[in-house]
Amino acid sequence: MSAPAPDPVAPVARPAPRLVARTVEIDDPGPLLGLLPPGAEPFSWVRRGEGIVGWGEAARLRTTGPGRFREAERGWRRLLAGAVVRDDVGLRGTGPVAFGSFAFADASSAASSLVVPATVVGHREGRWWLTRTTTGESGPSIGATIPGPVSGAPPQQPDGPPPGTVVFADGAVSSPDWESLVGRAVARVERGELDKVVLARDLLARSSTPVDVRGLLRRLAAAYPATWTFSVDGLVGATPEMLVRTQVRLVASRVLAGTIRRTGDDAHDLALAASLARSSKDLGEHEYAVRSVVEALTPFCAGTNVPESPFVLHLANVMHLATDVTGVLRDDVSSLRLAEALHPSAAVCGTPTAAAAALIDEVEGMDRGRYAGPVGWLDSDGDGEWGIALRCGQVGDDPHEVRLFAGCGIVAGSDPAAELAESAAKFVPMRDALGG
Ligand SMILES: C=C(O[C@H]1C=CC=C(C(=O)O)[C@@H]1O)C(=O)O
Repeated sequence: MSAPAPDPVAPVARPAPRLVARTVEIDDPGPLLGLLPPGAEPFSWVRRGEGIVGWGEAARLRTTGPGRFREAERGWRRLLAGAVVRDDVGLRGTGPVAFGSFAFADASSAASSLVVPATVVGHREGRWWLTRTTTGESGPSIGATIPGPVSGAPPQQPDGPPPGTVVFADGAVSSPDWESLVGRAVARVERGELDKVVLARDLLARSSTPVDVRGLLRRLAAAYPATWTFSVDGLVGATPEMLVRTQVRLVASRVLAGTIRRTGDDAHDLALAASLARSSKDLGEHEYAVRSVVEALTPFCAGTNVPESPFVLHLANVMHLATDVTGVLRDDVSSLRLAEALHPSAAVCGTPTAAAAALIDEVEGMDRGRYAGPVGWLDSDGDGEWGIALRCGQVGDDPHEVRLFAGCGIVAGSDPAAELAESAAKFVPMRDALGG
């Protein structure tokens, strides 16, 4: 007699997936970004050759709305609770890691995600490692075994295709309209409704060939070595701004706000850097951003260190006022929890936060998606690095299309034409990397 057909409405006991991860030390495999294989979605968090890259997908958590950070963190802890890990290296970022990218706004239609790649290769302080992670159903059999042996370093991959011909078009708001909405925002600031607001615009790039994200990453890393070159779920860029990094109980944040364009003439650029460091408008704009970060970090810290004045960070396209804030954490708190507390800082939203967020909603005319949200990674101890997704683009479902973003801090006295020019300078890294 054949077995009865299963009842289609009966609940199926579905055990949580179980992560099984193994990390081994490997020899120097060459540049991390050269390891990304074609045909697999690349994950990247690399600066000056150090960091982590990944590909393949062992597990994915997708969240939306105001609870997107908490829900992702809970999901990550659930995955780790049943994980079987053998980590022969024991550094920050070894063992299972998740790359993540979070929407800027609570109401965004863009999903936020934490993704555990099947393969991760990392490099830090003269050591290289390889982590392979798989997911199985939980149960005694899989829990008893560690995948292995893990083979040696993955090979360097040949260069991808050269960039195609790229044409750019206005995004949600044309340049003249954006200039006039900046003018309206300046008036609102000068009326005393708020102190600062960061307004952004988008550009649509269309390439004659499918965009090769690996090529974008390599070109961004070569041209902008002081930035973190990231790629998570099609959001690709080179951010100079570190929202939060944790290492055991130490926390650090690089705050940027206040910008001047470079001219390409070194002597002139040095004079411009000096004028940026003295500009009361830029120093004020910067101070709001620093204060927002310090206020958000303070409840978590036994102590913080905030330099009295900013330094000037030189990038190939622009120079920024920059402050490195550091602190000692009071409790065991994850880097993702801190990223949630720090987001959105006044470098991407404004001061006061609620008034600035409301003005952005009212006038910007677009959903920022994951632009200006936290992007980075965390490990099984909760340590990680979360940058702010700036100088970036979102590759579309159609791989010929990329949506680029740039924003500018608006304070009393901001000049709309100068802000438009500044936003154009902030598009340069992605425009150049796309070959445009
Ligand atoms: C919002 C962006 O930059 C922020 C970070 C550094 C300097 C900024 C500024 O000077 O306006 C912005 O606050 C962007 O690049 O899209």
